[in-house]
Amino acid sequence: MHSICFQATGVPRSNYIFDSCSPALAISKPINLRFCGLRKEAFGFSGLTHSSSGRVRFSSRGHSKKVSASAESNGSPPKSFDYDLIIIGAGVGGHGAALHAVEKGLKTAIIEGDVVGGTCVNRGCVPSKALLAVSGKMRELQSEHHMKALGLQVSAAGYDRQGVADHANNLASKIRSNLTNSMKALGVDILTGVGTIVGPQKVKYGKVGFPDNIVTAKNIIIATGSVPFVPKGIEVDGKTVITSDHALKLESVPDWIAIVGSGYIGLEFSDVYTALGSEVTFIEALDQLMPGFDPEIGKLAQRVLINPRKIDYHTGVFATKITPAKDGKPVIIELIDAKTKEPKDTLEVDAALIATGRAPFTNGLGLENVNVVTQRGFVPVDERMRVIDTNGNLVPHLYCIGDANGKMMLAHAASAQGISVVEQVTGRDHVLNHLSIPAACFTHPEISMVGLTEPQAREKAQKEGFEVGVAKTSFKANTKALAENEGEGLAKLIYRPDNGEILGVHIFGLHAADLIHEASNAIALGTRIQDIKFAVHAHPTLSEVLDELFKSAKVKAAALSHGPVSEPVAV
Ligand SMILES: Cc1cc2nc3c(=O)[nH]c(=O)nc-3n(C[C@H](O)[C@H](O)[C@H](O)COP(=O)(O)OP(=O)(O)OC[C@H]3O[C@@H](n4cnc5c(N)ncnc54)[C@H](O)[C@@H]3O)c2cc1C
Ligand SMILES: NC(=O)c1ccc[n+]([C@@H]2O[C@H](COP(=O)([O-])OP(=O)(O)OC[C@H]3O[C@@H](n4cnc5c(N)ncnc54)[C@H](O)[C@@H]3O)[C@@H](O)[C@H]2O)c1
Repeated sequence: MHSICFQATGVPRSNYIFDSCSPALAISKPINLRFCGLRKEAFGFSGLTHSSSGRVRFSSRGHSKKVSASAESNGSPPKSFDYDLIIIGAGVGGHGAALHAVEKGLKTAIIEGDVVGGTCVNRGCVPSKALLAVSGKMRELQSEHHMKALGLQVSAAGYDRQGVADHANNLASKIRSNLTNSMKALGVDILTGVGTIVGPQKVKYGKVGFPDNIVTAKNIIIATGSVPFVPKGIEVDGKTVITSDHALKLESVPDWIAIVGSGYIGLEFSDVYTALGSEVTFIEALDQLMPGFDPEIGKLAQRVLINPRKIDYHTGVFATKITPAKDGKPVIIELIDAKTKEPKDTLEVDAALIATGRAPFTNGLGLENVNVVTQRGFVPVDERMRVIDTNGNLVPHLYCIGDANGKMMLAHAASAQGISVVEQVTGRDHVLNHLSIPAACFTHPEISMVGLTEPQAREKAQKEGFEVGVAKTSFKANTKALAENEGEGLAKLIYRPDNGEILGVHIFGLHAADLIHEASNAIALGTRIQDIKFAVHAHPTLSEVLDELFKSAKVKAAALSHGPVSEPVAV
């Protein structure tokens, strides 16, 4: 069990920004660091056992890096450095930063206490997408109506649980070795052991029972990620009450599984489990399922992904106590009303998956040695990922990226933040626009989004005094979607009619996760609707859903300062 202090709020992490520490203010103040000195106790792997999987894996390969001559005193910055950049944590964030650092000519080391690849590769995106690939195919093969519409005849579809589990595990191993090899090939030093910051520009790493290695670097990036968050009162046994860490191993397919939390993990696993034959009961604290999505898209998703499937749900309730199955008794779940806190119901199910968010993995990092206090476990950073100390000042040469800073808990966001930091330490100011970072939920069909939801856009518009426009297109009008017999889908554009700015795009439908990039790139590059609407799309493709979407927006004439970038050429 972990002891991280963290309250699940249901607020999408993308909105969790430490705006109380104005970076401009922080820079203008003199840097005033108080260092608390060296943490005496060995940190070892106590932090890594947070995961309810009880994971304690580390390589026995002792790493004999030289101890820097400059590393003797911990309170003052070293005068010479072993590395230009040290990254603590070799997840996707750390990996993205390391590769870009090498490209920029930085001597780079990455410290990893468990296995390379972190959550995404080993316990997240990669194995989950392997399971979802199987659930997608199962769904298709099982849908007699769908097959008949295409003129296909298939005999009953079945699956081999271990074969499916092996597919997920093999994919994770393959991607893990790709990641490791890519870093080795580029000359990134992979240092094995848990990293702890012992002072400015100084990190120790090693494993319990062995002498520590101390290394120094001009700049340090914390990229230590997150672990499943399990609310108090829920007992995880790894067999009948599980987190995503366990579920991804697919050791069983329960007949009836309760999924606590209807966010990304809950929704994706409901797709997997129902395709493999389970019945699912959602338990969601907020008043509606999928509370993080644009409400209109959420409603459609509920109509397609929830209602026709073997899924029921309880909303507005907290699971306060969950007891694993034992001695022939089922898993028992006690529910209370989220508002009144009165007991509401007791459920008896075969298994429960806890999908109530993730907690930052920052315990034992030695942040106190650089006068930094976490906020609900997250490392406070400004918009350039520079770490902020307890006095609101920037800690020189220290950055934090990825899940550990809580800005946006997505793999590509972690990596993009890492690249942004490398740009800064190599002399180019760079601020990542988080509103241009897309997200996708890989259900069947998929959901994707970038920027603001409609309620968020309307709130912003009211504050700033502008009008909001909404345009929508259906997949039912798209030739490619109809050819695939996949006409159920919607794309929604939220924009400013006065200047053509794209505020948000939300897609539900076939390959939504791939389609969103036209919109996210447009936001990242500041492309306006009046320009992108003239971009030509191949026919017949799903991308025409977005083409139609941009064309149907009503941008005011005053914003149309110039015509199409290129006129269509008649051939
Ligand atoms: C089931 C699931 C599915 C997901 N699917 C997607 C998806 O489809 N798309 C997507 O974008 N995101 C997805 N995510 C989220 C994604 O996995 C995370 O956002 C991403 O992994 C964060 O990357 P990171 O580098 O910040 O941290 P992590 O990937 O968690 O890596 C952190 C690394 O740091 C190491 N570490 C920690 N502390 C120390 C220390 N003190 N010293 C040395 N090493 C240390 C850890 O062992 C770990 O290897 C999913 C998550 C889950 C759980
Ligand atoms: N496809 C993807 O990109 C993908 C897939 C999986 C996970 N992830 C990332 O992993 C992170 C974690 O995913 P997640 O689904 O666990 O979190 P989430 O924040 O997406 O959803 C958690 C849900 O649990 C509910 N909840 C919280 N406590 C509860 C309680 N006690 N009882 C009932 N409901 C409760 C919340 O209201 C919320 O709806 C996300 O931030 C996401 O970014 C991404």
